[in-house]
Parts: sequence; structure tokens; C-alpha cells
Amino acid sequence: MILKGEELSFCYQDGGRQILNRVSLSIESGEIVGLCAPGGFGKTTLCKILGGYVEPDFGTVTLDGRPVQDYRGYCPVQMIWQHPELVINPRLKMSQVLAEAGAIDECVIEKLGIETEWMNRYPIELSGGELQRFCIARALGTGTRFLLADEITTMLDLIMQAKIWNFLKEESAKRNIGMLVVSHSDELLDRLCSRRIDMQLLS
Ligand SMILES: Nc1ncnc2c1ncn2[C@@H]1O[C@H](COP(=O)(O)OP(=O)(O)OP(=O)(O)O)[C@@H](O)[C@H]1O
Repeated sequence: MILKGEELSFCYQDGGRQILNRVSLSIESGEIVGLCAPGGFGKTTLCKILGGYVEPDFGTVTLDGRPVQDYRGYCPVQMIWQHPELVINPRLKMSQVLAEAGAIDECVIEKLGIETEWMNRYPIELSGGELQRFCIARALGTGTRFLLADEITTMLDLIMQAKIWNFLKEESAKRNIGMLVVSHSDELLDRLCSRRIDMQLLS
């Protein structure tokens, strides 16, 4: 499969700053691609558009030629956000949060170190790092083909960061999932990615 963004342009308000200007990129199944640029350059915005959360003002996002916005129900392109507390419904118990994603392989839960006891808690009763592990699990439903990982480990300690990236790398290889990894860490991108896209060179 191939996830393609073509000629993407976007600004948040009419007449506001142009965040994306005819940006094109593509990611193939099983590839791990780094995305870098200075803060505020538009990395999160690009991910939101690639994941179908926000419509571009111009341009298209397709998955094997089919517009990503056309997917109803579970979208094969899943985004993991930088701030887990902002994307989890505070009124749901963690077991219900996971149920929203449909089928998730039991070994995903296990490898992320999610403890059974946490399932019965509300989001406010978990640490940021514990919550982020639920968000990663939720993004790895069996229908996921591409993952957009937007600075997902900044709130985790170094040991947990290493565990999560090793796990995601394995999962990407095992399930042929394509991944776009947004990070300010050159070291992480060097270690993980087969190529890197510098957004400053895209438009
Ligand atoms: N909902 C919004 N409304 C208006 N402007 C926004 C909105 N979201 C982001 N912006 C602006 O768009 C620009 C790009 O933001 P974005 O979050 O995509 O950048 P980023 O490269 O991911 O930044 P960082 O590395 O700091 O996370 C920033 O100037 C930001 O202030």
C-alpha cells in the first residue's frame, strides 16, 4: 500500500499564515520515515491532514488511490498524538477507551506493559506515560496500515522510550505497517528510520 499526500496546502484561518504550501510526500507499507522541521513549522498539521482529521485547502491524501476521508468506521491511517490526555475521553474507563478501537491483539497490550489493573481506571488516574501506552495500543487495531507518530515519547523516561520504539519497529516489520515518525531527536530518527523528510525542503 502507499499513503500519498499530493500538493497539500493549508492555513488555519482565511488570510492567515500559509502553514503548508503544495507539500507532497508518500510512504509505503513497512517503511519507517522520519519527519523533521523546527517547532511551529507544521509537522502536526501535516499529520492531521494525512490522517484525515483535517481537510486540506488544496491537494489530496490517498491510500492506494482512495481518498483517506472516504474511510468510514476504522481508518487504516491512525495518528498517535503528542498529548494523550487531550485525545482520550475523560469519562470513559480505560477498557472502554481500548474498546473504541475494535479488535486489538492481546500481545500488543502485553508488550506495551499495560497492566490489567489499569483497565478499570479513568484517564485521570494514570500517569502521562501510562496513558500514552493506551493511545499507542488504541492506534494499533488490526485494521491499521499506517501510523503517524507525532512526538509520542516526549513524556516518557528513557527506558520506556526505548521499549516503545523497539516494539513499534517490530510491529511495523511484522504487520508491514508504514510509519511517519515526527521527532526533534536526530539520534532517534537515525536509529529508527530508513529515510528522513525535512519539511523545510518540501515547499
Ligand atoms: N488550531 C489552530 N488554529 C490556529 N493556528 C494553529 C492551530 N494549530 C496550530 N496552529 C499554528 O500552526 C503552526 C504549525 O503548528 P504545528 O503544530 O503543525 O507545528 P509543529 O511543527 O508540529 O510544531 P512543534 O514542533 O512545536 O510541535 C503554528 O504556528 C501553530 O501556532
